[in-house]
Amino acid sequence: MTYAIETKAVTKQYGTKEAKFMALKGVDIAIEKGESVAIIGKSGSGKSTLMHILSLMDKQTGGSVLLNGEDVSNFKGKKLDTLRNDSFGFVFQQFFLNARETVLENVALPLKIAGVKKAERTRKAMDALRAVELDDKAKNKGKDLSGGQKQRVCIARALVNNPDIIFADEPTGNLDSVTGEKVEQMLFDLNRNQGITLIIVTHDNELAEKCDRQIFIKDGEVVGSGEVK
Ligand SMILES: Nc1ncnc2c1ncn2[C@@H]1O[C@H](COP(=O)(O)OP(=O)(O)OP(=O)(O)O)[C@@H](O)[C@H]1O
Repeated sequence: MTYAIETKAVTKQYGTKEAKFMALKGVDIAIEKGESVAIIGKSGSGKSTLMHILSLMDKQTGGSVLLNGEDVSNFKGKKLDTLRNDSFGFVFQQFFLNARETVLENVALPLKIAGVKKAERTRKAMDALRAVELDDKAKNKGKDLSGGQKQRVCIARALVNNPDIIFADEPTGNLDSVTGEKVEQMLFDLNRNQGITLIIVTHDNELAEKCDRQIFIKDGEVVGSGEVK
């Protein structure tokens, strides 16, 4: 079986010598195409570390990461950037919108990186903004939006390049429950209607239970994987 993404014996060591810390101690996970998966565990358990390695933002110390069956662990430079930009969408709290650029420019960024021409960038970014019902805010600056609207713009940016996988790190963390549910719904709609694989790191058990499967991380190890459906 070819998985959308797979890790084999992934380890991650931070620091060296007395400051050495093993944040991941041999993680094997396999996520199918079109699955929605929640990665859950206590603070410090290694969730973000795993997410960064899965999304090729950070390198593992040992083991490998496979994308559609291909070992991409040793991809570097432009090849890696292109793979990441073409295959992934990110809804990460640390990837804020650029406050001074317009909503449209923010959403079009992955297309700009991919070298898409301006007219096509605008068309695709407007389509993505329509999908999150924010096309009327296209000309606003990033800073002139509510928290929930910002997160929806992040979702538009994550889906604009038609990714295979969307990675979301606490996508509803800073939102009130009504707005959070709306954002959640959008992510699950993309997963169900467009078959985009969804990988979410969350502390929110309710959100985790809405995913097809939960992967539990404890002290850098997978300690269980549950299926709710
Ligand atoms: N750059 C780093 N240098 C040293 N240790 C690190 C570094 N980044 C993370 N760690 C350590 O690795 C462990 C796992 O961190 P990680 O951020 O993956 O946890 P997490 O499960 O995402 O936590 P949280 O839910 O609080 O975000 C923690 O003990 C953390 O202190």
